[in-house]
Amino acid sequence: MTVIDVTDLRKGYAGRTVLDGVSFSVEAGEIFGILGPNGAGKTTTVECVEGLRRPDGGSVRVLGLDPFTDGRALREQVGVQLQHTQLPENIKVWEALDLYASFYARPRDWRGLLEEWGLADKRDARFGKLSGGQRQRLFIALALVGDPRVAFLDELTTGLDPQARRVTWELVKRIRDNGVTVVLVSHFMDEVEELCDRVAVLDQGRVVALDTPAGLVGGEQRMRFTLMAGDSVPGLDGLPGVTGVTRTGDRVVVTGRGDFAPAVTAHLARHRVTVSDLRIDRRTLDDAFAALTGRSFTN
Ligand SMILES: Nc1ncnc2c1ncn2[C@@H]1O[C@H](COP(=O)(O)OP(=O)(O)OP(=O)(O)O)[C@@H](O)[C@H]1O
Repeated sequence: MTVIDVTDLRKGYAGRTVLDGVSFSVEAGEIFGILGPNGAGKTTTVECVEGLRRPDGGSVRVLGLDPFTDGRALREQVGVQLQHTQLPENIKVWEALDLYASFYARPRDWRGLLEEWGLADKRDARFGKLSGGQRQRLFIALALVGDPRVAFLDELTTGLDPQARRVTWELVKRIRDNGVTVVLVSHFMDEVEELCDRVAVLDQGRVVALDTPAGLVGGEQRMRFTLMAGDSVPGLDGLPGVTGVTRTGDRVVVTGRGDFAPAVTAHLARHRVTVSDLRIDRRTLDDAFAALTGRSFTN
């Protein structure tokens, strides 16, 4: 079942195009990633989908409703953790949950959420005294207090240390396992690879790819090695599975699919070529992004 359907979404600010015809759909029960570098238009996209911003063009349906005109009905069924959610420093954890629960006609019992999200012993703690990880867990609990069918999580792990990020990832999987469809906005490749069933890659206001993380990476591997000075190996590019060979000085990079690596090593042995620094690594989402846009994701 399609939960979110976005077609040709357009949005500009002060005459500058920020979303230039974005289309994608999200199926029930998946963790759907929206990935892109800073400024790609991710937040604008989800805020249009959440009904927080009015699109200039295109259509958005969430659970069959128009987020702008049916906002009230929709808000009962979606949970939102905004990128810049803030709470008063002095509000207690239970008070925040109680307040958010009051926004919904049929909220969950927030006491259960406290247990579920490891915040039971922080029930009376003030927001200002929580660690970064505890704040994020509270924000997730707040997004779930309305018992939503869809949860939007925007830049959930920005600013968290590696361990807190891993804990948060497990929690996101748990949300999905509880039957909630999750839309995850991120600019972290590893996060998207770990969590998402499918990913829309956004760049400069356009969807440049939409696939599973494995599909985006393409199942390609990369083999690198260094030749002895002056050596050469003809015929690498004709081996089964090899998709590309580049040589810079004595350094060779061979990309390929399937069982190309043993074929390459056998070929080297046949030609009595000795290599050093042999490494095989998988193409990453970063490489896929660079291949799609001609730019590195991380710079
Ligand atoms: N209210 C606004 N007024 C003017 N420009 C805006 C506004 N909101 C966003 N922008 C601009 O629109 C572009 C897309 O912003 P958006 O926040 O959607 O990107 P993003 O992919 O979520 O980036 P980030 O990862 O940095 O949050 C950016 O260039 C941003 O400066």
